Amino acid sequence: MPAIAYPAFPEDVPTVPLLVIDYALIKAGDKQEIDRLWKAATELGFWYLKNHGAEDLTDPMFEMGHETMDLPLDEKMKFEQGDGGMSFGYKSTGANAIDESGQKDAVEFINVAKDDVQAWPNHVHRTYPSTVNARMESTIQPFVEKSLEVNSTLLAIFNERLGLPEGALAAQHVRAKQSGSETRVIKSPPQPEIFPDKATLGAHTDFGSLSFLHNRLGGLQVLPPGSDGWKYVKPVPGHAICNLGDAMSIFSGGVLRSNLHRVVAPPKAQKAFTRWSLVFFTRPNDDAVLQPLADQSAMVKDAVDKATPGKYDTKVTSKEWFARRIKNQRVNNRTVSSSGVIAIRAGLSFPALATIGRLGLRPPLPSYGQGPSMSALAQQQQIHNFVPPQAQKQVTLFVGSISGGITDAFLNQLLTACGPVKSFKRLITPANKPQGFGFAEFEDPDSALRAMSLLNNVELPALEDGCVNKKLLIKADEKTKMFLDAYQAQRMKTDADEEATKRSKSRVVELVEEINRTSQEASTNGLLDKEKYVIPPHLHDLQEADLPETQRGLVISEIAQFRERAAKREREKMRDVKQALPAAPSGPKVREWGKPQQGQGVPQPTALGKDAQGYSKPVGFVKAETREEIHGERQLPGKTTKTDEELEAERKEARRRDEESSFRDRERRYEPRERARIQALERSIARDRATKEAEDRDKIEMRQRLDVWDDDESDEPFYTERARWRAARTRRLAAEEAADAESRAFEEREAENLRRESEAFLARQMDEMQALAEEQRKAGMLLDDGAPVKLHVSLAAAVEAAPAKTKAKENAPTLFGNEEEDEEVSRKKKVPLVKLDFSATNNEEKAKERLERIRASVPEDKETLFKSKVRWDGVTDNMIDRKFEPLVKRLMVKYLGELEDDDLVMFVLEHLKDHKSPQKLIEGLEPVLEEEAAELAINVWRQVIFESMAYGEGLHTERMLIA
Ligand SMILES: O=C(O)CCC(=O)C(=O)O
Ligand SMILES: [Fe+2]
Repeated sequence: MPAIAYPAFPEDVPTVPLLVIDYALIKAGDKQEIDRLWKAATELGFWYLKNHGAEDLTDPMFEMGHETMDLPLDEKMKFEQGDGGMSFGYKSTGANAIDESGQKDAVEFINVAKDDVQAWPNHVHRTYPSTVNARMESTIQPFVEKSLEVNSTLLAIFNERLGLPEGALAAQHVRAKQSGSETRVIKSPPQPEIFPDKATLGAHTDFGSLSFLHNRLGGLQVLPPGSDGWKYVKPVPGHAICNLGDAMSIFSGGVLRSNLHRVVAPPKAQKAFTRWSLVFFTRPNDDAVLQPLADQSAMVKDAVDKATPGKYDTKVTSKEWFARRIKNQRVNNRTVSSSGVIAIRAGLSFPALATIGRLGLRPPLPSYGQGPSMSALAQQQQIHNFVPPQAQKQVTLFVGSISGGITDAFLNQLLTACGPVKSFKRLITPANKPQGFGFAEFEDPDSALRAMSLLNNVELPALEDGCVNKKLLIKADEKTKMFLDAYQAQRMKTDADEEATKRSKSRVVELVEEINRTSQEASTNGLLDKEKYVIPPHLHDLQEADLPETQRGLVISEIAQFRERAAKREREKMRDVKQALPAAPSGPKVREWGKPQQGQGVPQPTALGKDAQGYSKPVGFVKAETREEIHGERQLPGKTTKTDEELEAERKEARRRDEESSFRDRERRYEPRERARIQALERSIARDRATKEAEDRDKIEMRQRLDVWDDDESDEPFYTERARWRAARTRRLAAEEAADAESRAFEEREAENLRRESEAFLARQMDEMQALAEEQRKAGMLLDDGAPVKLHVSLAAAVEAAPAKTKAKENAPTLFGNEEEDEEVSRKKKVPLVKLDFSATNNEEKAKERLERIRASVPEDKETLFKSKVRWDGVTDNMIDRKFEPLVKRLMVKYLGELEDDDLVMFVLEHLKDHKSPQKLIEGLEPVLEEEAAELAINVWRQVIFESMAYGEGLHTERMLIA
């Protein structure tokens, strides 16, 4: 196999400097070199080893690895190590967990037992794939021999430096005795870019005594004591990487260090390549008891005396301990299956460790990867500024992906099964239903950790019509996760913990079974219809995507044409009106918002449309007396202007009516929109049903065809009876064509229906809009080009302040269906009505400039921002879906990382669609985002205000974002 030319290991990534130990010097007894080895072994537990003599033996081992991994998966799976605690054999990708939440690893490897290599062609533990067998003598035996030699040489050095009697460590590692010693070739394929830091092999300490590792590409990382993060170990050609495992740390009472490490994707340019690594693990004899050799060494005794009593005393044999750790890293041994049945991790209690447990220290017990180790604890304890995470801290977890209809009461039970829960909070949707997610605050980290490992991915049945079963998602945010990791690394698991976990598991199983039964009974009794289509709450607008794909183009073009026709009609109408009117004598050409118009002495608070008889008053509700009153007032030309209080009261009243009317308007538009959406959905359901029926028909037809097919002679009528084959083929083609024609006709019928329906719907809506527009226009609320006018703006410049009110009232009757237009109305219409300044809009550059100016003027400080006026008519549901959704999504990812579902995003969008305050948004998000809730709300609100301001100026923001 030709050697691959890998890109060089990058210079600009954080690496840990390892001491380079010359094996030749060690063997020759070089005192200085032995000192350096000792330093490396006691400080970091990792070092490079050169001149080890295995240089030429590694390539053939990698080749064996390639050959093995190239076998078909089902062949490799015949040799899978399984979930029973055996390490030897093939480990498939994803079979091990890399962390407590059960994330799967991304490596596959082949482990060959030292015992099987030595016994070849006989077997001690198991058989291996043909590719392993083929190279047993030529490749594997020489490598294993050399590795054993190197490691036993190093062990002898440690034996001496620990002051142990000669052969003490060797006695724990007897070649002829059975042990967990093995060689391993690991394959890590290139990883997706989106998970640059995801471990392919989880953080762990090696379980055994000594590991002899050969790397070509980077990816191995070490967490050095006292450091602030993971550091790469740079692969150096010809240099092995050696490290100590937990067994040596235990034998030496913690004098020797077994350091935490993991594997991630190779750095930078190397990441495009498949990473291969090769290890030989020397592990103690199966029957060796894992405890400090204190009675044989003063140094070890001294270390043990100084340490917490019993800290390293596992009192289990190497075989037992090893099996437990292997078992514990298997994904299958730690997950709750979707049926709610938890695979029991047999033999995972640790009675002998009770003593250490009581002391509140962490045992060398499994958790993830190959399991954390005592030395990892020791290492942490030696870090000066290491602050042990508090056991009493409350921990809040995100509980998402909750199936519809699952109650808070049930969730509380489920969560409490994992430990004391201080609170479980779920937000309520605008439809007054609980959201699909919530937040559970646990009294202590252990309960939270149990919930993460026991409840994540548990499938709960949907208890509501039209809902699907979902798998729970239990997640900690970044900060909490860091805390929990640190807590766990420090935490000592005791028998009591194991018991608690067991109890929790069985309670969870019980609850899940119970709820499944309830759901089952409900559907059997017809109380639950999961097939029923329920309109999802987020469908607030008829979206393109809501329309059936086959008819989407048609409907959209219909809508466009309809709009075009309507606009044309509208333009023609307005032209007629204008032509009928004499030119405005002195009306301002361009109006400026918010400023009194030319010729106006004072603002006219009772301008048309804001008057008691303004546009907002429904036609039918106008009482005769009111008219009388108006006419009466008209006959009193000398009436003086109102007092300030009266004006203010009127202003207030007008504002209230504005709001009421805008609400009614919204309500009015909402209904047909909802109707249309429901119709679209119903059509889509009907179409799906029809398709399904057509498919079923086809199936039946096909079966019938096959039934009549005379194939007694041969499966291949093509060869035996060409005439019959042709006839059959013709029949089939004809049937297919007929089916096609039928489905085309069906589609056409559907399209025609849809076209008619959309036409009718749009006509209805247009009528409504026209009626409204008419009202508004009469009230002076609408421009001749159909653009809305700001309500607070006073009208007709020529109309004088004082009589204006009276005149407005005079006009009032005409607003309500009185056909004859009096002079005042004519005058009002003569004024070129209210004209938006479109000259800038036409000029793209200017519009952009204005938008930029608006953008720069959107307040940044919370207080001013939240007080700014929102123009919800400019922030439509459609815009919220189109523009705010990606924005909110991005923000969520920024604060919480990738989320499995969009519940939180939906929550924000619905909040906007409900026109709720930013303060409420912060309150809603605080349980998840804590102080970042305000930051997110400000970001979102700045966009809302930006849109509002732009809308107020008649500008389209298009895709422009505030930030
Ligand atoms: O692949 C590597 O570099 C390290 C592998 C490792 O740590 C292990 O298999 O225990
Ligand atoms: Fe390792």
